[in-house]
Amino acid sequence: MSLLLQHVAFHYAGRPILDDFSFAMEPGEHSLLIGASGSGKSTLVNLVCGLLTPDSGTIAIAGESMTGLGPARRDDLRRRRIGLVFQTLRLVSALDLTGNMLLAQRLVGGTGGRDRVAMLIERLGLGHRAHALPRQLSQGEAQRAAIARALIGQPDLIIADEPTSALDHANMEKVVTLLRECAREAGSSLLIVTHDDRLRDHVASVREIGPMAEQAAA
Ligand SMILES: Nc1ncnc2c1ncn2[C@@H]1O[C@H](COP(=O)(O)OP(=O)(O)OP(=O)(O)O)[C@@H](O)[C@H]1O
Repeated sequence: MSLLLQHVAFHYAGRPILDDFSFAMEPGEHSLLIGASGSGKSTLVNLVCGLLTPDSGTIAIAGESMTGLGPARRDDLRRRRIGLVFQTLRLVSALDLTGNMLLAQRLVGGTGGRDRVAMLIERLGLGHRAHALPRQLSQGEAQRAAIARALIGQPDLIIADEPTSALDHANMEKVVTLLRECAREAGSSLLIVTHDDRLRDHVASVREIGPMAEQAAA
């Protein structure tokens, strides 16, 4: 399994967000995790990435347990196994796109050096922007740069957090197609976490995440 959550529970200050939540992804599988605002999607991403720890249950990435590790080893596991595509680009503003990619490569202990960085920049259609600073990128270019950066360490699992909710239909289709193509080429699993219902037509495996807190209050 590239991702395995078993019986995960989590609460904030006594307010349950997840209860007995189990979820599995095979290597190379593409899944959509869909839920309304406040349903716990970001919380779940943070649990999978080891930035939060569950109250109970287990989480494993590519067969390695995230639960039970200390913070430094959780960071290490995340860097080696997971590529994250965030809503906002989060690049170092003083470095150009190539510099940011090289930095990301060092941080994850990635191989392939400058050639791999150049290949990914080219693959995402950004060859002409290789020396642009982050603020000089258009929104679409920045989004493709985020995908390129997530691929740098050859992750087992790519997690894309709300990659399309701000986009019109044509760009939504472009981004989801690009994410799926890049994940397939890299042999990575792809988890898209979103409230964007339009994506249901593009990914076969769909899992809903429900508002636990509202259920508990009802
Ligand atoms: N640090 C925190 N302390 C207390 N409650 C929190 C904390 N972070 C999030 N919450 C609450 O937990 C619930 C789930 O939040 P989360 O951010 O995981 O939802 P989400 O599905 O990602 O929402 P959105 O789509 O709006 O980003 C929300 O009701 C939120 O207000």
